[in-house]
Amino acid sequence: MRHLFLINPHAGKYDRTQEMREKLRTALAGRDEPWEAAVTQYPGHGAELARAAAERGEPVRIYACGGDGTLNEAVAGAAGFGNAAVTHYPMGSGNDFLRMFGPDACRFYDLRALLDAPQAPVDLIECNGRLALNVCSVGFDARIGLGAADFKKLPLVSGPLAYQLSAVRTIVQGIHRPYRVTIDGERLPGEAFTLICACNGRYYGGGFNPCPDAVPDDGLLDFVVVPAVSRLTILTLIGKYAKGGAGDIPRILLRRGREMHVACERADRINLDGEELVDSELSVRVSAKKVNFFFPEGTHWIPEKRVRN
Ligand SMILES: Nc1ncnc2c1ncn2[C@@H]1O[C@H](COP(=O)(O)OP(=O)(O)OP(=O)(O)O)[C@@H](O)[C@H]1O
Repeated sequence: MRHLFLINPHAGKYDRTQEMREKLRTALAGRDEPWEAAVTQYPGHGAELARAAAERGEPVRIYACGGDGTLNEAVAGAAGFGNAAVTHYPMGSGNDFLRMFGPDACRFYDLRALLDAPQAPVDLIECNGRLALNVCSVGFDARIGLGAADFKKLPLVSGPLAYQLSAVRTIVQGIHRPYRVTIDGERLPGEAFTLICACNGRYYGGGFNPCPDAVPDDGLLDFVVVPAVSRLTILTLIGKYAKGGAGDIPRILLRRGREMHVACERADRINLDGEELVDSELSVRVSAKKVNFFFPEGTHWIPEKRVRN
């Protein structure tokens, strides 16, 4: 078994490459298995490295050492390769996919436990030919989250301030837009929506919990659709939505299914695990059991609460 550690020097608050190299030397000391630490050099490099490793055909374990973007790249590169498996060593700002493991999430910091971890196939979200492990969304949330990058480029603007500025801009510009939404052939009522999410995981945006019941290996996606609402309504409901209460807000539509199509009036920012895609339509579908994921022995995501039908 080969082990490939993809270290993203741009994940989190500061470059932890050196610290990670030392941790790896300690954790792998005495193991008679080939391993490599590769530092990603540019966005997309992690996916290229993961794919090249998987294409060699031999068993390989790929560790995304970064945030959700690094995990997304590792997963995209390893998807469809039965000889490859991916995990997340959390070093990012949000590390949102792992939040669904609840108290077990901290066990992903244990490199030795990851080295011998069991694996299982999980689903992915396919959107316009790109892949996501966690959440794909378009609308208010995506414009705020992805728009924060525009403000981070400004001098003296830190991460939280960039989000706040992006939120203000999005609220001023208007929080809902015209979309036509179809899920598994059913056209949803309404011509304008605030946000539309396809969830395989449960958290995004640094801890927002749109879908507490999503299960990443059930062959289905959980769709959360917020119709056009006023700015005041958003301000009053956002706390409940963030804490996993979308199902208790009567106007929010929840569906579980396999496919969604969203037609936008114009090109819009689409969020794929926090990475950006710009397009005027989304063709989203579940790609069942598309990648192997490994997690420390005994860990599991929190069981869903809602009774499934
Ligand atoms: N050498 C590099 N230079 C610039 N960007 C890079 C480099 N390597 C990777 N990236 C990009 O860094 C971005 C951020 O990485 P990542 O999402 O893992 O960290 P984060 O944003 O801190 O964490 P999270 O998404 O969990 O909040 C990703 O879009 C990735 O493509």
